[in-house]
Amino acid sequence: MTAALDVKGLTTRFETRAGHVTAVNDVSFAVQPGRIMGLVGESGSGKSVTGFSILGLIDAPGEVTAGAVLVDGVDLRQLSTEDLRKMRGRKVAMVFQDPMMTLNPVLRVGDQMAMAVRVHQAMSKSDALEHARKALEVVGIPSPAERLKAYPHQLSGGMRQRVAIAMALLHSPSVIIADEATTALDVSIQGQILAEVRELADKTGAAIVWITHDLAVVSSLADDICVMYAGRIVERGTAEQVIGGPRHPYTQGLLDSIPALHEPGRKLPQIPGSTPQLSRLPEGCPFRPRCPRATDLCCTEPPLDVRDGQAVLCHYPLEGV
Ligand SMILES: Nc1ncnc2c1ncn2[C@@H]1O[C@H](COP(=O)(O)OP(=O)(O)OP(=O)(O)O)[C@@H](O)[C@H]1O
Repeated sequence: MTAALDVKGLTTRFETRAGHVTAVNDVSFAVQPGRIMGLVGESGSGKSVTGFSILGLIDAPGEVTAGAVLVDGVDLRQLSTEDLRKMRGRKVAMVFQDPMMTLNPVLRVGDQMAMAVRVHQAMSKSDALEHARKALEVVGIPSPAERLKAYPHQLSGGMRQRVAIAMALLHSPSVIIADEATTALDVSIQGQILAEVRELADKTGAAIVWITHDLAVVSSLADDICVMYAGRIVERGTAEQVIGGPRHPYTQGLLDSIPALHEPGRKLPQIPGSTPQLSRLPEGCPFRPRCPRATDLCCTEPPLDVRDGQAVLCHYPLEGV
């Protein structure tokens, strides 16, 4: 099966006062239709820049310097600005942490959704509204016809985010990239939306990249997981592999610090130290200064070790499953 999204060797650099930093460093992964790929890592690891780079939305002082982004086999990096603009929103859509990045506060939900439909599809206003109503239904919005008449501020935060996800669905995109889309919501609303997202991936066949700092979220939602550290994918595999048998010491550290996966009452271990500044990365493996397994060998570039499709960038990978 052709992957809906196939990212190969994506590399993005920023020109900063401290010199060039590589925020996304040779990132590769593929997402099949109907599957959810969780892209996880601490703040500053490069998750958002990866999302923006996929969509071709990196501006100076940043630049995508290498790689390919194939959507249904078409490399977005080879497209003209105009063709890329057409692909965005139609074939690849993005959902942000703040739904107001997508929604216009002064327009009724139905009007702005109908407008968004008609940008890419020749359709009467009433047909576009019906299309919008169905999209609201897919994301579990009760009384969707009523909601079409509401302004964004009349909806709760959870409803607004559902509307933003419905907007992303309007053109039946092959790929949806969601960046911390439920992080600002309370846990029960987050859980409901994650369940809807699972269902919509199954129903619509969209490939979803779910970006989050929260490994607990992706452990319940994702089919596949990529763990990012200092701009690199340090571990990649199915959710079962990565959660059930992590092979990178960093992934193990993240898992150890999730309360739900831990014995109640026991103090949670934290990964010592903090995420490195990209302008001051250590030689070799960037996780080395925080890693319990590191030796002098880790001052050299870590090799890629692949076992049963579970890939890890490490000199001393853990046993796994
Ligand atoms: N406009 C910019 N100029 C310079 N450097 C940038 C810029 N945007 C991002 N970076 C660099 O890229 C790194 C990764 O940023 P990114 O926003 O992708 O992290 P993230 O993993 O999404 O974290 P968060 O969860 O906090 O958003 C930053 O730490 C920073 O060094």
